[in-house]
Amino acid sequence: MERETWMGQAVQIAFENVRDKVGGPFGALVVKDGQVVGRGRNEVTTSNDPTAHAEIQAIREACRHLETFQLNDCDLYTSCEPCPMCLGAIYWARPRNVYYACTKEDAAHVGFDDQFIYEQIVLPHEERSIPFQRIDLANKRSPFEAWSQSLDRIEY
Ligand SMILES: Nc1nc2[nH]cnc2c(=O)[nH]1
Repeated sequence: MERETWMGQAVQIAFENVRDKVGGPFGALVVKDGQVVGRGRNEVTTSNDPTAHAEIQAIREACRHLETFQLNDCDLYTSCEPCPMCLGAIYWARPRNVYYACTKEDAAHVGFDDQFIYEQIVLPHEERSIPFQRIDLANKRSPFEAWSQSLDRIEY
């Protein structure tokens, strides 16, 4: 199928999500070998889950379906450019391509401005609007040491 057709489906999911009052105006699809392997819609407000963005939901469904944590050879179609949280999830999931329709400026125009998050990332911790403070424990590296020594660890 054409990329525009897949994107049309992502936009339709987003449109129906608003119509059905499930959440924000965002929809996403993961496609592999010409088949939809994951679908996602924004469910933040109905599931009380601030991480339930469309792209995250689609990635979760695709990974469940494919029984993997890496979306090799998969394409992600999203009705809007991903926010910084979804961008992180996308880089961890490693799809082959990301296609988006609306831009983050379009999203900002209707109240979903995530520019401030990009700005927070580069700020020194003490200048962030949510304070980040280090708590130094003697055994803080024990999980990392256990990981390094684990012979059957599954890297990702
Ligand atoms: N791309 C995208 N941006 C968002 N901003 C707030 N929620 C979402 C979402 O689900 N997807």
